[in-house]
Amino acid sequence: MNKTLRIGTRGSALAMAQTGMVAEQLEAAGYPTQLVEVATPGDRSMAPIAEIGVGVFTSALREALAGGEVDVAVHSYKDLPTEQDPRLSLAAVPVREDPRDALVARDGLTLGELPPGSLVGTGSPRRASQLEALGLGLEVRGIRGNVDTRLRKVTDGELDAVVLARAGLARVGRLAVITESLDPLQMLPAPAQGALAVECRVDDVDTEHLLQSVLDDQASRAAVAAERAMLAALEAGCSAPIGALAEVVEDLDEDGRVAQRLSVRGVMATDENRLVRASATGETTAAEQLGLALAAELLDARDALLSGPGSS
Ligand SMILES: NCc1[nH]cc(CCC(=O)O)c1CC(=O)O
Repeated sequence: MNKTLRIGTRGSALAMAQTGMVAEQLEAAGYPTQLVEVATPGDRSMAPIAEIGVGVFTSALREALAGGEVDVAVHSYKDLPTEQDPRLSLAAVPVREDPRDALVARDGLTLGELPPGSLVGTGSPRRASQLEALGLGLEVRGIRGNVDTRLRKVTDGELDAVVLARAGLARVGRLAVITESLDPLQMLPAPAQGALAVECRVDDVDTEHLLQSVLDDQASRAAVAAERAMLAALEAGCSAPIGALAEVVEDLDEDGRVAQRLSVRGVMATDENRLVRASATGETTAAEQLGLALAAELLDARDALLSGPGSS
């Protein structure tokens, strides 16, 4: 008989839904679970994330795990700070949800159908800078709060549209409200968007092994590793205007044979709010190096832009 795994989770509908899915997978594999709700300052404050800082949603959960109140913590991966907590191990990255951002607009409108001057809500500088770069004349308005609070701004008529993570809507069963899933060519998601991070204590090797064997997905882990390495190299937190998307694709390797390769794209906003982009393809086993190379390319592209024509 396996001992019951205490799984820490935030209490939001999204957190409960995604932690519930992880618990179900563990139960199905024969491991009894118990959900333990942990309140975080991020749930209590309505201030913009850019002000209250990265980690507001995840640090209380990490403390509960490190302190032995729970055995497992489930986080939205994109909310985790890039530094690994030395007391904890990233035991599993489960199969990632569709990482794209989603538009929820009045009257079923898509991005291209919104008239100039339309009010579009997002609290994310990454989404705001990419929306502005489309040149559609959209007016970005800052918002935050849980999924329902944000959706209500559209149904109440206060905003014409909002942009949120498709994965969040999927997990709370609200995919039907989406009027357009945004193409990554227009809107690159946040690094690790749509992925979960499942942590345990670094010295709890039994739990680490069972989480890894039941939950971990190699392709999702490699993709997220590349995106997060890029983010870490750019020294930016979750609110910085940086987008990244890595995907495992069939491609030709160096010897011309069909192989699984990792394709990564990145975007970064400059201080003048212009966008620079970079992309690269490499070995799935060298995800971090690929992310680092992409970060270097983005910095070069930014410097070229700053010293190029049009700058003073
Ligand atoms: N920053 C909040 C947050 N953290 C994770 C998700 C969605 C689910 C995910 O990306 O895994 C969201 C909501 C959103 O960005 O719309």
